[in-house]
Amino acid sequence: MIPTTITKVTVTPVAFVDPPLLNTVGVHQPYALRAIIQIETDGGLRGIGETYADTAHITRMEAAAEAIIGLDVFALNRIRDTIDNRIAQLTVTGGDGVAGMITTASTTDRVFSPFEVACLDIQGKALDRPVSDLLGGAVRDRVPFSAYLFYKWAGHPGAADDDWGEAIDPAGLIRQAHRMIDDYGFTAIKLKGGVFAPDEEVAAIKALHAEFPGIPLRLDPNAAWTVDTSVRVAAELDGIVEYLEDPTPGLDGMAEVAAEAKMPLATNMCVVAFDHLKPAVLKNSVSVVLSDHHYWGGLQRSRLLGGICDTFGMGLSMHSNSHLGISLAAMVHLAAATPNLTYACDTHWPWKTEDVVKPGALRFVDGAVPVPTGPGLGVEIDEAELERLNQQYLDCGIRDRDDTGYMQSIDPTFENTSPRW
Ligand SMILES: O=C([O-])[C@@H](O)[C@@H](O)[C@H](O)[C@@H](O)C(=O)[O-]
Ligand SMILES: [Mg+2]
Repeated sequence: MIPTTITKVTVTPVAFVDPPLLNTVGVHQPYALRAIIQIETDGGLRGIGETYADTAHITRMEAAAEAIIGLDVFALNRIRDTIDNRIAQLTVTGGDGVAGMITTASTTDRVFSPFEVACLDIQGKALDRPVSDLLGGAVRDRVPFSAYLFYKWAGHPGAADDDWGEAIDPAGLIRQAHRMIDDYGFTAIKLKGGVFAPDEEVAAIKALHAEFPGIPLRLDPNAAWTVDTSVRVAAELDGIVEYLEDPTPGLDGMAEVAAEAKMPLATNMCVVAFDHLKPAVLKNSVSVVLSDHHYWGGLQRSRLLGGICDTFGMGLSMHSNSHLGISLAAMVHLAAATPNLTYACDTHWPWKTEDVVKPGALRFVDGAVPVPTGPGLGVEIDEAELERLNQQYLDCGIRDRDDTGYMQSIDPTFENTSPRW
C-alpha cells in the first residue's frame, strides 16, 4: 500500500464574512474564524481538517502539528496520545472558539479532532473509500439538516445591509424561513433564542408553527432561562416543538425542567464531554445529545458517543457553529455512518458566502446533503480561496470569537448573564 507517514502539517487560520446573528451572549462579529489543517504524507497523499481558530487553540494546534510528524495516519490512538502529552506541556488557557458557551469540553478532544479528520481523509484516499466506510459504512445516502433561523440586524453597524435583511420579530423570521426553505428545501426549523424575552420567542415559534404546519420546530435559548421560566415555556410549546434545546444552565437545572416538560430536552451545553454522560444519565437531565465532532474528539469518538446514547436510550443529533465545507463534509460522513441519528442536524451553512473548498462537491437536495462517495472526505481545497481567506484573517484584526465584546462595543449596557429571564 502507498506509504502514509506524516511528513508535514500546516495550520492556516482563515476569516470569512459573517452576518450580525444575535444570540444570548451577544452578536456575531463581521468575520467568523476557522483554522484549516493540511497533512502531507511520504506517499504524496494529503488530507484536510477544519476547526475553531481562537488564538489559544491555534497555539495548541501548532504544537500538536509539530509533534505528530513521523507518525502514520492509521495510528490514530498514538496520534491522540502524542497530542495529549504535547498540549499538557503548554500553559495557554481558553480558546474554545464558541463565545464562552461551551467551556467544559475536553481540550485534547478539541485539538485532536481536525487532525483525526485529516488523517481519515488520507486513509480514505489510500484505500480508495469514502470516510463513511472507515466509520462502519453509510446507513443513509443523504443527511437531513434543519433551517437554522437567527434573530438578526439588517447589517453590521456602519456597514451596508446584507441580503438577508432584518429579522427581529415573527414576520422577519418567517421571511427568513421561507428563503431558507425555498433555497435548500429544509424540512425542520430551529430558532436560536435567548435574544428577546421568552414570551416574544414563544410567539415567534407559534407564528412559525402556523406558517409551516407539520414542520418540526426547535427553540434554543442557550441556557438563558431559569428553571421556572423554562417550565412555563415548555408548557406553552407542548405539542409545537419536537425538542427544547438548553433552556437552562447545568445538569441539575435541566433535570428539574425535564421532570416537568412534556417534550424531550436536547443539549450541546451541559453534555459536551464523555465524563458528563454518566451524571446526565443518572440525573435524567437530557434525552437528546447534540454531538459535535469538533469537541467530541473527531469522527470515531463521535461514533462512540452515538453508541453510548443508544445504550442509554438517548436521542442523537448534531450541533453546529459557523463553519466551512471541510466541516460540513466531515459532519455528513459521520451522520451517514451513525445509525441512531434521530433528528435533522444543525448547520450554519446558509449564512456563509465564502469557502476554502472548491464548489460543487456538497449540495443540498430537499434539505439533505447527498453523502460523497469518492475517496476520503470528497472535498478539495481551493488554494486561491484559502490564501484569500487567510489574508482576510490577517487583515480583519479579529483573533478570538467574542460575541459579547462586539455587542458591548455597540451597546455598552449589554450584559452577558445566564440565566437572564
Ligand atoms: O452561532 C451561534 O450564535 C450559536 O449560538 C452557536 O454559537 C451555538 O454554539 C450553537 O449553534 C448552539 O446550538 O448552541
Ligand atoms: Mg444549542
